[in-house]
Amino acid sequence: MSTLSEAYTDHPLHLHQIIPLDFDSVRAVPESHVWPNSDDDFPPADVDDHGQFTTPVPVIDLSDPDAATKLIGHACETWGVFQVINHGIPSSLVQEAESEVRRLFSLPARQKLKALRAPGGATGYGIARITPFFSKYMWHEGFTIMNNSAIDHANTLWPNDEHARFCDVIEDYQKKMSILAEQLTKLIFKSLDISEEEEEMDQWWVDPSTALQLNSYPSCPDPSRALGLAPHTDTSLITILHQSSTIINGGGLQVFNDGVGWVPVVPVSGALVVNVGDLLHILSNGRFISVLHRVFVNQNLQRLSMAYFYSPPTGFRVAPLTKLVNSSGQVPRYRSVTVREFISIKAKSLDKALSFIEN
Ligand SMILES: O=C(O)CCC(=O)C(=O)O
Ligand SMILES: [Fe+2]
Repeated sequence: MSTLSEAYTDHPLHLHQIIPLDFDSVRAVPESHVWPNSDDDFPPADVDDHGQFTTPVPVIDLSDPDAATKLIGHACETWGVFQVINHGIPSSLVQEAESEVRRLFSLPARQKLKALRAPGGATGYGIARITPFFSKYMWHEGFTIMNNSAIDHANTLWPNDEHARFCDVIEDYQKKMSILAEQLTKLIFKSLDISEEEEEMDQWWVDPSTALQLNSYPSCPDPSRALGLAPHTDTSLITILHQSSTIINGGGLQVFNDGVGWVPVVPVSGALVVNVGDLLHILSNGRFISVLHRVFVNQNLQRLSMAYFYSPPTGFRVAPLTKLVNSSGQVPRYRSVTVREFISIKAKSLDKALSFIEN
């Protein structure tokens, strides 16, 4: 059976496209990591009377599913991103997971390199997968987990008993994320008036393609010249993101909104961020926005995030939903592709991937 990690083995990378900088050892931003005027196009974020950042990205309460469904549909159409509260994931679990992520990235560089992603591999320690598309490196280190891969890598990171806590917490987090992702997906389809039977989605819940991406953006000697993560859209159906509460002037995570420009996604206590990915954009025939996002860094503070990518099984064919296309009198904007095929197109062409499957 085709797995998500196999979908990445077709695109081996060179070691310089995998090994992060040893951020602890640098006192200045090396030329390889200098981005020209990365914050020029970003106006200062709004601040309210209490000196708090205001966030126009919708925050949606999941405790009333009917009200949430409408708000989610609207947010997917106008933003491609929203935050959710009362999502059922215990805050203690999120905090434990964050502290395990902090423990991982605090290891010495030579130790982290023991879990380096293999050139043709998908899981383990390394820089962002989008790196080959840019001429500069990002101020970022990541750790990718698929299925049970945390165990294999954690064994090499922490040879003694110290890996058990990491593995237990991460496994629990993955399980809870998959339940929430399924719930959110169902609400999203309900907002489109699509029922699960129509789209034969039973296999989705049994065998979804998922990945947990742990991200660290170390403090940076000159944040205005560096970039944590370059603008990209996620390949997934949806992504559920926890970001550490680190307040970064102008926003750590920023999303692009057509009318507004770059907007910070300011951390809301207990909230999780939900992004629309490319696959949902295709299914919704372009109605839902696959949101462009990027990350800025801070001079004094490390920022952490955990992104859970959720997609249909790799063999599933994704195409604009028939009912949606028919009822709106539109034509399908995209041809059908399997999830695996789309991952492969994206790995080769990044932001042009959607245009390659346009009708
Ligand atoms: O760190 C973040 O807030 C965003 C991470 C992200 O966009 C990704 O992992 O794809
Ligand atoms: Fe992303």
